[in-house]
Order: sequence, then C-alpha cells, then structure tokens
Amino acid sequence: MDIENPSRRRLLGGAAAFGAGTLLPALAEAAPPRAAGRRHETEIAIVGAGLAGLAAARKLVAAGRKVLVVEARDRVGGRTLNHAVTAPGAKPGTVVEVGGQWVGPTQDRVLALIRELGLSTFRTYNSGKAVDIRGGERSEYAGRIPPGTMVGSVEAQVAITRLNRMAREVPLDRPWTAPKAAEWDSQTFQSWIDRNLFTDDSKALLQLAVEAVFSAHPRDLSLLGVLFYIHSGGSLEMLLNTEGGAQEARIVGGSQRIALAMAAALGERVLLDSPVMRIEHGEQGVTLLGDGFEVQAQRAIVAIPPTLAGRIRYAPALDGLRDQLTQRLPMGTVVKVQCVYPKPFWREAGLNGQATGDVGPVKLSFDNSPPDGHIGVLMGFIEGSDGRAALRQTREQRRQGTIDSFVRFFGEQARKPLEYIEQNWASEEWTRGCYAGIFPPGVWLDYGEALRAPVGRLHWAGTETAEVWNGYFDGAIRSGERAANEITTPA
Ligand SMILES: Cc1cc2nc3c(=O)[nH]c(=O)nc-3n(C[C@H](O)[C@H](O)[C@H](O)COP(=O)(O)OP(=O)(O)OC[C@H]3O[C@@H](n4cnc5c(N)ncnc54)[C@H](O)[C@@H]3O)c2cc1C
Repeated sequence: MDIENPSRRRLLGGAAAFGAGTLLPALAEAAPPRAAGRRHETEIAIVGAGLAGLAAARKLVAAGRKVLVVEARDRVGGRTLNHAVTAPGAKPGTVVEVGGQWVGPTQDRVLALIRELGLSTFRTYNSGKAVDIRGGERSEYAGRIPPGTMVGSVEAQVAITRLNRMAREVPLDRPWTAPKAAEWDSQTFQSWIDRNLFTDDSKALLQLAVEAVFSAHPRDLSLLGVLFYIHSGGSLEMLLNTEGGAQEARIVGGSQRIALAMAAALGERVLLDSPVMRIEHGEQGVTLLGDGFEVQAQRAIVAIPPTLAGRIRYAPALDGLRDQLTQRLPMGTVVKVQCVYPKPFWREAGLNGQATGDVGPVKLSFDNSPPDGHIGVLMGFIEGSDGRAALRQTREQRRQGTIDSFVRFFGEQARKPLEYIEQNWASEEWTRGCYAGIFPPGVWLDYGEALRAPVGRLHWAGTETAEVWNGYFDGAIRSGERAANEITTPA
C-alpha cells in the first residue's frame, strides 16, 4: 500500500476501474466538481484541463505533488470532444469526435497513455480507392497521391522529398538556430511554392497538403514554421498519410476518453467552470484569480494555447518578448463537419471515404464511421480561407455546402444525411481556432526562445510548445510532462 503517496494510489485506482469496463458509469460518478469553490490552496496550479494540463497533473501526482487543474469550460478535454450520434439506427453510446481524433506511429506518449488508461484503438477505414476532383473532373485512384498530370505528380513528389530534407536541418529545440533560419523565416510557404513549383497540379497539391495539416492557408505560414512542423512529426508523409501516418488509428469510444479518464483519476483535483482571468506571481508563489475564486500555489503551469495565455492578465506584467510572442501565434481556422448515413454506402462502391478536391467548402474528407460500421459517417474539414468564409455563413448554409461537397465526391446517396454535425472551433471562447497555433514569418526567429522559457514560477505547456508532434495530442502530452519535469527536476 502506498501510504506516503495517497495521490498516486487514487490515480492508479481510477485507471484500474476504467480498465474493468465500467467506463461511462465510473466516469460519470467520478466527474470533477462543476462549480469552483472560493479559495483553494495547492502546490502546483495548472491552467487548462486539455491533454497537456491533465498529463502534467498526472505526472505531478505520480511524483507525490499536490495539484489543482483549473478549467474554464464545464468539461475536460479542450480540443478533444466526443459528440453522441443521435441519428436513427445509431447504437446507444455511438460517438464521433468533433475535435482531434487520430493517433499514429511514433506518437509514443499518447499511445502509451492510451494503453495505461485501458483504452484501445482501431484502424481508420482505409480499404478501397480514394476520390479526387480537380478542374471539374472526378477520378478514383489507389495510392497516396491524387493523380494529376504526370509532370505535376513527379514535381510534387520531388518537392515533398526536398521539404523533408530541409526540415531535418531545423533543430526541434531551437528552430531559430537552423543554418537558414533567417532566410526561411522571412518567407511564407506560399512564396516558397510560387518560387519552386511550376505546374498547377503540384501547386494545388502542396497547398491542399498544407491546408490539411495546418488548417491555414500557405500564405499564413512561415516556411521555417512549416519545416519545423514537418521535422516535429517526422516527415510530410507522416503528417499526411492514413496508414503509417498521423491518421492511422482512432480511439474506441472517442478521443475525449483520454482526457475523461485522466480527469476521473484526478477526481477533485480538477475544477470546472473556472476561467482564469488574472495570475499574480512573485517570489512567494502564484495566485490564479477568476470570477469569485482564487487558487494559491507555489508554482503554476499554464497549459493553454499561447494566444489564450496572452488574454490572461499577469501581475507583474510579463516581459515584452513573452507578451509579443503571444500576440503573434494565431490559431488555424477549421470547421469540422460530419454527415451520418444509414450505412457507409461508399464502401460498397469500393471507396474508402477519403476524398480531395479543388473546390470547397469541403476539400478533404474521411470515413468516420464507428468501428463496426453499423452506420456510415462522412467527415470533412472546411479549412483555411474556406474556414474563414464558413464563419460568415449560417449553420444551414454550411450544412448545405457540406452535403453538396459530399455529393460531388460520393454521389447522390450522400444527399440526405440522417444527421449533420459541425464544430466551429474559431467561435469556441476557450479555444479560438484549431488545430493549433500557427507560426507566421518572423516569429520563430525573434520570439522562439520565449515559447517555453519559464517566467519565475510560471511554466508553459500546451501542444504549441512541444518539440515532437507539435500540434497533436502526442505533443500536448509531451508538453505537459515536460512542464511537470521542470518542476520536479529543475535544471
Ligand atoms: C478539428 C480538430 C482536429 C484535430 N485533429 C487531430 C488529430 O486527429 N490528432 C491529433 O493528435 N491532434 C488533432 N488535433 C489537435 C489536438 O486536438 C490538440 O493538439 C490537442 O488536443 C491540444 O491539447 P492542449 O492540452 O495543448 O490544448 P487544449 O486542448 O486547447 O486545452 C486547453 C484547455 O484550457 C482551457 N482554457 C483555455 N483558457 C483558459 C483559462 N483562461 N482558464 C482556464 N482554462 C482555460 C480550455 O478550455 C481547454 O480545456 C485536432 C484539433 C481539432 C480542433
């Protein structure tokens, strides 16, 4: 029995209950308190109950530390969120993810955590041909790259190989020290495409690839930022591929279960409905303040996207470098849309549900059906400029645009979904865009050092601060664990 370390005992107890197949009732019973109390004291306060904040808390509790995770929303999971499918024919408990959903090889921290929590994964449906629509022409193809002209495809492949090679020159811990950092951080990815690619097909392919990976337009992104991200995930293929890449697998029961399980184990160490508005910090400690509550601690980990960290008021004010960094890392723009059908009808036509196109609003789709395929779910992303246009539309207009896109990809059977589901992340107060914070030109070069460097007793986490798999679940977890290590094993 672990008498010295009751926190750890609780943590492991929670995980064991989880593994015993009592997930939903156990989680419901163990749900964190919804309302914040008035005044709390702890050793380490953590802002944000996304994967980063919860992973930091989990690690600190395992090290015998006292923690309190303070979360703005009435739920945990941040950019992971399960949605219960209510369409007729959907089995009770069927969910789709409206936030992040996939995991893949080399994402070792999230895969280990999934195992520790007693969760399991299943393969993304990937059998059959994909669809591509370009210049009004629809084609079905096997393989990874949509068919274009022969010259365009070859040029795109050469460009991808070249980008991978350049990416390896970017040090993950200090991208601004790359030999060509100044040159690469002085241009957008669009400028690089314009200077280095000549066929419309290869340009369109690279543009779509970047929109799919960053939910941003190539003109929004620094070339250095794109190269860092490629290196962080291993290669551009790793970021883009389903089999063998970042889209390879999903979590049974939905990805939010990772956060729910961690929070269940943390129990009363998670406070919901408690937006942190102000942080007072100094040699004596840290105080988090919100509407009607305060949390006193020795140290704090701020585990939220940098742009949201910049909306908190600090006393004393943070130095100019750190504050200007938070002014310069906007979030990408994505509306994630899904249509539910009585069955995954495209599979019968030999299609895997994956589609790309040059006309929006949906330019990228996937089969997002539950593991047993008892209903069919097509999922699409409305990203970058299309995502911004979608923000000006009504939900009904987005629904119609989505259905039109799915009909173009998969035919008339897509016309009448049983249910339409959308999540507009830019309008979520406590996220403000997705998938993650993006790096415009000049930010890595002039502000990179302020991204992770603790300020006194304040530590920074969140997927945007990760070296490996930055922007992904895996990076979020690594960032939380890194911030916890800064506290338990100071350099
Ligand atoms: C549509 C979409 C698709 C994606 N697809 C994938 C994918 O397939 N695979 C993958 O690995 N990643 C994917 N991602 C990215 C992934 O979801 C994120 O990288 C990851 O969840 C980020 O975790 P985090 O803990 O760093 O931040 P968050 O999840 O944003 O957590 C931050 C938490 O802090 C809270 N918060 C914010 N401000 C305050 C405040 N002032 N006070 C208190 N609390 C606050 C928020 O409510 C939130 O709960 C996707 C994201 C989206 C939205």
